[in-house]
Amino acid sequence: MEIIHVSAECFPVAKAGGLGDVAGALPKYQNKLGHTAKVVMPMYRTKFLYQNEWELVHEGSQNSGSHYFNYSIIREKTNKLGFELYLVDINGLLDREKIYGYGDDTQRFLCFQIAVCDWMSRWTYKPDIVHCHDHQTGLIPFMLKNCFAFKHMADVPTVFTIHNAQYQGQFSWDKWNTLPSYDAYTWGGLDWNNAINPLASAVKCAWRVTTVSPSYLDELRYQAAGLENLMEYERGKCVGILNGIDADVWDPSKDSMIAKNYDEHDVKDGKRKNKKELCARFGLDPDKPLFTFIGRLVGEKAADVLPDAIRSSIYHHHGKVSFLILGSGEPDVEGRLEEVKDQFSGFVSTFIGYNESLSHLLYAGADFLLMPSRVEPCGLNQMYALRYGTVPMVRSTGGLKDTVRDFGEWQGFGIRFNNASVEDISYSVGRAVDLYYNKKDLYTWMRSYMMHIDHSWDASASEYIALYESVKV
Ligand SMILES: Nc1ncnc2c1ncn2[C@@H]1O[C@H](COP(=O)(O)OP(=O)(O)O[C@H]2O[C@H](CO)[C@@H](O)[C@H](O)[C@H]2O)[C@@H](O)[C@H]1O
Repeated sequence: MEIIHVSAECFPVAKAGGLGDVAGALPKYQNKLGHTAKVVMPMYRTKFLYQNEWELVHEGSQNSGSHYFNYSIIREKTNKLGFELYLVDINGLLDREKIYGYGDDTQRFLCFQIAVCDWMSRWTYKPDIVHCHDHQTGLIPFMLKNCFAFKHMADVPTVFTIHNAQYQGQFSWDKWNTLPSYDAYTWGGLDWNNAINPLASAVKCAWRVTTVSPSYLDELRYQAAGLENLMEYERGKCVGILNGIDADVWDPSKDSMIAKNYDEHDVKDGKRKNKKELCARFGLDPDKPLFTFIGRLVGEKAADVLPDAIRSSIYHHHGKVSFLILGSGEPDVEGRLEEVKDQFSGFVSTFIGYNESLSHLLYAGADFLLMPSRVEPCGLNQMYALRYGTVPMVRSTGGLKDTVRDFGEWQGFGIRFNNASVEDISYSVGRAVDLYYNKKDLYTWMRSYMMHIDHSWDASASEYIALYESVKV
């Protein structure tokens, strides 16, 4: 089967979060199953572009409203990622260093989607599946179905994955003519709440819709940033498939970004050495339990609660804890975390920014990984933590609920709590402190047990294939 993944991110080409991890791993695992999965994404100006060899495969031109643009498509020559990778270049729109965050993002991703549809519509054959990820690619199912220029592609099955329904990419109907012409009576396929809403449009128009965990699909029926009724209505074509992790990239026994490699047999020693390295770098005490948080510093991850939760934990547990935060996001949260760092120097440290290799060292060197997320469609961090023998401390929501069992339950290996509140986090830190200092046998057992859990993409990649088979024409 030939599967075309269309995504705004793909690790290691360009990654801002979990979407990049998924688009960089799932196709590789699908190819291992004997299929041909390819990735198409924008050609940002990232390191990966300059460090690899490319060949031009197509040039074309299109328009979005009155904006005419030329685009070109290049292919990475060696398939070094384990799949064919295609980059779409549009001068003046996609030739930027960052993935998102520009005032014209709507136009950038709209033109990207138009270019992808135009390119595919000129092939001498049709792919078996077009698999789109998140709202930046959400208009493709509508366009393939309804736009005159692509109508001969209407029988190509589309699958759409919701990685995060908080971000929908909606824009005003004033811009109705920025899409290629379509049958006027099909406008409802674009609309939600009097706006053009790419995420809602994908849910309406894709042949199948997936969420990145089963629990998240259930939650979307009552908490979907305004799309609850739509999710309920379209429930029949939706399925929750848990993300996996790329076990080649996230492997403590081979990871070149950590200070000391280890596996479940020498986890204690391996983690101690990584922790020592981290603590020396950030001025923390390696004898205390080290709690970390890695991620976007935004409300959805409950990062705003962290500063007070850290303060409270240090007071209530008599300074027996250290915290190390890696992330960037809302300036207010960044500022408040920096204040806590200054106030509790020696107990708290931060790295405000994005740093892929530091994140690996943190998964390896920390004892506990904190994820108090208010919303977590799947969450990859907790699965990386498990692989590195770091106890995940998660709020019981979405994919966190599907992947972490509390150590109070039979064969539990993590810590779960119900609220993204200072009290719940501080209480859970207390349970972790007790585990670390007083329940050493249990703690040792938990670490080696969790490292054995297989969250690699093998199982989930097959689930996607089965889903494609069910719609393949
Ligand atoms: N400052 C930083 N420095 C280095 N690395 C950083 C970093 N901030 C984040 N990361 C990395 O980005 C990834 C975050 O992935 P998540 O899945 O946890 O969240 P995200 O909200 O981005 O993804 C969305 O999509 C994914 C994929 O489907 C879902 O799992 C998730 O629930 C959903 O919100 C991890 O690889 C993490 O290590």
